[in-house]
Amino acid sequence: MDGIDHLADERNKAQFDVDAMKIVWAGSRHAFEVSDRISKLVAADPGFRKDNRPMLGRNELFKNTLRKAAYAWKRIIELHLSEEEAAKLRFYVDEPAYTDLHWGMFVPAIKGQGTEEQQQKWLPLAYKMQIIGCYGQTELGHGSNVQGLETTATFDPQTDEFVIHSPTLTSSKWWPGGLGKVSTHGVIYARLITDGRDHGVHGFIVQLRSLEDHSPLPGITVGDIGMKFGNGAYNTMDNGVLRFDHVRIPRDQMLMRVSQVTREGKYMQSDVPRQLVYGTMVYVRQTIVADASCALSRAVCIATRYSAVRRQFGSQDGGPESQVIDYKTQQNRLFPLLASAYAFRFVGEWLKWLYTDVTQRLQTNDFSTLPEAHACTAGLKSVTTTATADGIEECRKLCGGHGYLCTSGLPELFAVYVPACTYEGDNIVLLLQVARFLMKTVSQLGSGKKPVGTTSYMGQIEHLMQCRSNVQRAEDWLKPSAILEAFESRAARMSVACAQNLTKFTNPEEGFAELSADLVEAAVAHCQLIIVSKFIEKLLQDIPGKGVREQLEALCNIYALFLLHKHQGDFLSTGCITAKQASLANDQLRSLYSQVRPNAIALVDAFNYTDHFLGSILGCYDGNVYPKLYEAAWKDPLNDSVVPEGYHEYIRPLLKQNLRTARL
Ligand SMILES: CCCCCCCCCCCCCCCCCC(=O)SCCNC(=O)CCNC(=O)[C@H](O)C(C)(C)COP(=O)(O)OP(=O)(O)OC[C@H]1O[C@@H](n2cnc3c(N)ncnc32)[C@H](O)[C@@H]1OP(=O)(O)O
Ligand SMILES: Cc1cc2nc3c(=O)[nH]c(=O)nc-3n(C[C@H](O)[C@H](O)[C@H](O)COP(=O)(O)OP(=O)(O)OC[C@H]3O[C@@H](n4cnc5c(N)ncnc54)[C@H](O)[C@@H]3O)c2cc1C
Repeated sequence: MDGIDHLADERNKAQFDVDAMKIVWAGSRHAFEVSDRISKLVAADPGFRKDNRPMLGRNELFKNTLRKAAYAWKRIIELHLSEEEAAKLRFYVDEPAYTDLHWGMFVPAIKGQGTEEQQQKWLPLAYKMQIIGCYGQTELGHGSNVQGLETTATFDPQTDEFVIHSPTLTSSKWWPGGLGKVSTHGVIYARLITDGRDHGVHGFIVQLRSLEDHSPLPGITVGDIGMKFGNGAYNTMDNGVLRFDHVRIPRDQMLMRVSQVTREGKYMQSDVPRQLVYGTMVYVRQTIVADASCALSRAVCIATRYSAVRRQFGSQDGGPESQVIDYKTQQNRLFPLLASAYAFRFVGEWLKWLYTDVTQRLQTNDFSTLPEAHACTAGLKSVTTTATADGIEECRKLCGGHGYLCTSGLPELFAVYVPACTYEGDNIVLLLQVARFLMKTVSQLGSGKKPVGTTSYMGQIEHLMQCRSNVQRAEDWLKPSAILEAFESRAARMSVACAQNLTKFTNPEEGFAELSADLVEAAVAHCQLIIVSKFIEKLLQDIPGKGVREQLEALCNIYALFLLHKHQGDFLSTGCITAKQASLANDQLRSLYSQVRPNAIALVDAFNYTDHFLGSILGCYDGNVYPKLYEAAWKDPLNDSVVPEGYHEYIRPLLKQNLRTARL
């Protein structure tokens, strides 16, 4: 537009090396270079335009997504992109599509649950996209309760086949992304039945559509489940409905790493735990934590830049009004979200490490860390997606009225993001899994079994149950040891209180149900401790770049002290801190906001998002918001004509009639 950087003064205030921070955010110099190169490539390519998304009808929108996915694949091949680069390209194209499920769930399900032979047969086809797959687990009647699924896979020893069938309406597959209109195949979860015996839910590779003309194969009824929340947004995805009428598949299409059915129809279990059938969900939950930091940082980048541009009140002697970012209330809403984006980034990095470690152990039949990996992925998925969904909405409000415009980018981001609280496991259901894990850990404390990994803090349970914080001045809250002790004792005491209350019930399951709200709170406390401690651990690493460590320390303290302030009821009622110490934490938080304020724009610049990816006039890099908003308004299809369509039918007759009434 005018070519001026309206945020230049803000950028000049930065007290740290932004380029070094970009590398910390990306995870490594290599990751930064790939991300930077691919994001610019996508931004410069008109084939990936997305600003018209909210205006398109469903059919047009969907066709456009098909076009983009095919074009993205073409570019991936032409440019010989590596797997890492291709994944980045799909990320920056920034449009939910069937490919997310193909690469994100179908392929990992075959990798995780298929035998070597099955992988050799199916993966090359999937890698070349000669088949397109989805993940068909959820049904109309059951999503959270996987054991309640009703689709059946009955072995027929006569023909050496499984017969896949949907016995009831509620057994219809419902929700799988990519299923509605695109997938040729699916990993379908169904109850395995051999010789009249039900062996529970297992995965099967089922072909759904002809590879010749894309029509559904005999016995298959398939379609899209309809429009979802928001314009554009997740409606680019064909979430589907699917029914089977006695569809036959060969026996070797049951995913047989965990259990097998022999030619004679004998059911056999490997010595790997049954829970590996749930392995794909563990993998995806881990990626969702990393995605949370992307979505939240994106919203925070928009809200921070706009808060520096926007001015309201406070003009002195005819001078400029105050930037809204200088209001303490704005900082108190915005900076904890900025800190959360960084916190989720680092815990996501750690979770990826944990997942890789578990996968390597599984290959050598070491299953010891699987329960912890399940608890961590489930809990962190839940806590980070809830905070991110709420955070995006808060960012919209931080942008005032303009945040409600689609051109702010925030409504669509919110609409796309909120289902993350539900898919891949409802957040409450997942926290209850964490709570079960914690109750098990507490119950084993007396047995001499040493808690490990993220529950190792419970090893000092006597200390944590009676310690009192020794914070005396606001600055004492900057000590990692003070923060850790407060978070550890809060989490331990909440878990122990739940465990003690559970003993009052003769039936433990009844007790668990009755106390489930408290158990969820204990699980949240445990997960927040993990996030805080992983941020603190990150700061123990070598962090090059002028001033970078100091900024990260400030953000880490903001994240922890904001949580402490928000959940001070927990900290006070469990006696971990006093009212005076809670108030000191709040004093410290205010001074941390002042420390972050001059660096705020640089801290969001470190995300290195292009204007194309942000998709937001309010968040544009140069801060030239008003001319861009004004220009964009005139491009709205409603402004194609000065007098709107419908004037002659609906406005003119009304005005005429009112004129007659007025004359009377
Ligand atoms: C503006 C534009 C922006 C554009 C952005 C573009 C990008 C967007 C991209 C987004 C892509 C996202 C795609 C979304 C895909 C969603 C896919 C789905 O939802 S797929 C569908 C997802 N569906 C769901 O998530 C369903 C959720 N439900 C479940 O996972 C299960 O039913 C359950 C866990 C709740 C219960 O399980 P159940 O067996 O009934 O009962 P028990 O509780 O008794 O557990 C028994 C034992 O097993 C243990 N264990 C359990 N799980 C695991 C595990 N994973 N591992 C290991 N162990 C596990 C458990 O600890 C226990 O151990 P122990 O105590 O005996 O030692
Ligand atoms: C956009 C989107 C994409 C999806 N993609 C796929 C896909 O590709 N493949 C696929 O198979 N599935 C997919 N799903 C389905 C998704 O995984 C399920 O919707 C999800 O697991 C939640 O299950 P549910 O719908 O049965 O919720 P429900 O379990 O019916 O939840 C309803 C309410 O009940 C509560 N509740 C349920 N059980 C308990 C309990 N034990 N204790 C306390 N409260 C409880 C929940 O907290 C919630 O408040 C998708 C869903 C969405 C929204």
